[in-house]
Amino acid sequence: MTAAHADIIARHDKVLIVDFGSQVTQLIARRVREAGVYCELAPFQNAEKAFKELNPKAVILSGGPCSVTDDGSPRAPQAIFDAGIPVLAICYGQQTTAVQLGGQVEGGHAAEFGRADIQIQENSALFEGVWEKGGRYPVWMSHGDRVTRLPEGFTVKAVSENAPFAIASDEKRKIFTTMFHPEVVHTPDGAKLIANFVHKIAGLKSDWTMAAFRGEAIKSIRAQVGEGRVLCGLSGGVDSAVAAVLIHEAIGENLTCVFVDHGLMRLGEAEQVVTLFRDHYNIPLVHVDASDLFVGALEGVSDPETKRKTIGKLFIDVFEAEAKKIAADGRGAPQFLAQGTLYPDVIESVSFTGGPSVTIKSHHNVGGLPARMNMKLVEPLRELFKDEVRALGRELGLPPAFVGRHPFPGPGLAIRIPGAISREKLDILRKADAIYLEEIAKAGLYDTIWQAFAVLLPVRTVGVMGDGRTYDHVCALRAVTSVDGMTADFFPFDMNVLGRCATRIINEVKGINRVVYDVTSKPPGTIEWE
Ligand SMILES: Nc1ncnc2c1ncn2[C@@H]1O[C@H](COP(=O)(O)OP(=O)(O)OP(=O)(O)O)[C@@H](O)[C@H]1O
Ligand SMILES: O=c1[nH]c(=O)c2[nH+]cn([C@@H]3O[C@H](COP(=O)(O)O)[C@@H](O)[C@H]3O)c2[nH]1
Ligand SMILES: NC(=O)CC[C@H](N)C(=O)O
Ligand SMILES: [Mg+2]
Repeated sequence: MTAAHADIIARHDKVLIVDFGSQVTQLIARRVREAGVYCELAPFQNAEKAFKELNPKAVILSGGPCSVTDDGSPRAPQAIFDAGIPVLAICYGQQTTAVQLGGQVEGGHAAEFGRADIQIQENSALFEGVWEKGGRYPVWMSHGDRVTRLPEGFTVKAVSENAPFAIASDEKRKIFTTMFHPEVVHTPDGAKLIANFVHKIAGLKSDWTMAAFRGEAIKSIRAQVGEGRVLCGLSGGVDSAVAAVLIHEAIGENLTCVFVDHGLMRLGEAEQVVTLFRDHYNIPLVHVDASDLFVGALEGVSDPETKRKTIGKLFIDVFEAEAKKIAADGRGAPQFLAQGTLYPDVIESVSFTGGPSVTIKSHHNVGGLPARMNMKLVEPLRELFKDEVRALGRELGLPPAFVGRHPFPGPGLAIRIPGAISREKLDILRKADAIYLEEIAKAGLYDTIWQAFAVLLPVRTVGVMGDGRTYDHVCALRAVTSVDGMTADFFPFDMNVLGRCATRIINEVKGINRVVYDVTSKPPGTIEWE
């Protein structure tokens, strides 16, 4: 974290979320942010350090795949319990809290996965105004182990059939533990419990708003950059557009944007982006045609991570070469590179050795960056989720064409052609993708869908067209609903719409003779295929 970022964060009440590796830890962060409170995630191995550095006013311990009964299983830093601040401990968090404070956990009892009902035994500050003594409420459980003896000072507030301690708390010490997961939507009142925890129990202000962030981010950018110059990678996506406008507000003419056409863009996209941006903003924009460089370097590369790293490195090469050209105006070369990196890019790209979460994919702008870079990074959106960036974009007055745009990955179509890419495959995919998006727009679904795209599979199948045999590629269509891209569901199209897309693609795009629809949610899938 830069000093400037630390300065923004220092002004807010903060919550630390200790990640024990649960699939849904991100959702805890979402719920806390939605309650207007700033929070950060730290994997349990780094939790002690993060706790000291962040100085949070409350801590949430996540669930996780380990069993506290196993030797060497993770524990929460003792300093958290010693600090006397409110703690909310969920599932694995509850189990380790019980063990660390003198209680007991056992495995081998009946497990609970999915929906369960809890029965409230006694009232608690955690569900004040939400649940009542004597009531039964649905929650979402996912555990095999269970607490069998509570630490001193704890009382049972709710039970379920297989969890005698569905909620147990020490109201005096403000330590609240749940066997179920309040962060998931399948616990319908869960968000209210988390809001109670941060507001009523921990007394934290709702001061994390994009209106406040705008002013703070501008000060922070000025503090970091000073009189220096910034080159901002502009992709046409909402993240970099918001980053560019924010940085322009902060430093004015010391900003130059660079749009790299890597030849992996969608049909007509390069021209659209450049025109749209130039029409709306008086910010210098350089349009670089680097398609030969990128497509050439990717020839024969089929491993997804190699593709991502190759692209990440070439982006930096191009930015550094452009920085030298910008210096030709006699005002010096930009010392800073700005990118629209978001919190999910960071979370998903970084893994900690031996940690609970593995690297799923290296986002080109984080895990794909080369180790040695000449420019320093300016990433004003690094703490934000996508929906927060859109809110900030509206706050900054960005036109809807930018704010509502579907995300498009930096590596572009290269990660939508599993296996080796070629110019021919890129052309085929561009045409299919354009038809698909056109039909979605015609059906009035663009804004309902979070992201939609076509994928060209390295598989050929047999077909029959005009009485002749065809042997061509399969095209997979993907459309998802999501809030922040961290979790997603496939979009339930009306089959007529899908049918129209398939017919048009097969009729109009030479090289494709079959279309399939991807019905995988995230998790277990990811949104992109590579
Ligand atoms: N073609 C490009 N030219 C210049 N910079 C790019 C390009 N593609 C990506 N980048 C840089 O990489 C960053 C991350 O890309 P990413 O796709 O996550 O964000 P975005 O394109 O700004 O928004 P969105 O996620 O909505 O597509 C961008 O914010 C931008 O700074
Ligand atoms: O700029 C980017 N650089 C990347 O390397 C990258 N990989 C995935 N994405 C986008 O991130 C979101 C989540 O994607 P996944 O579920 O596939 O990880 C989706 O919106 C993806 O399109 C990327 N964006
Ligand atoms: N969801 C969880 O945190 C599960 C905790 C622990 N692994 C169990 O099975 O009980
Ligand atoms: Mg993008």
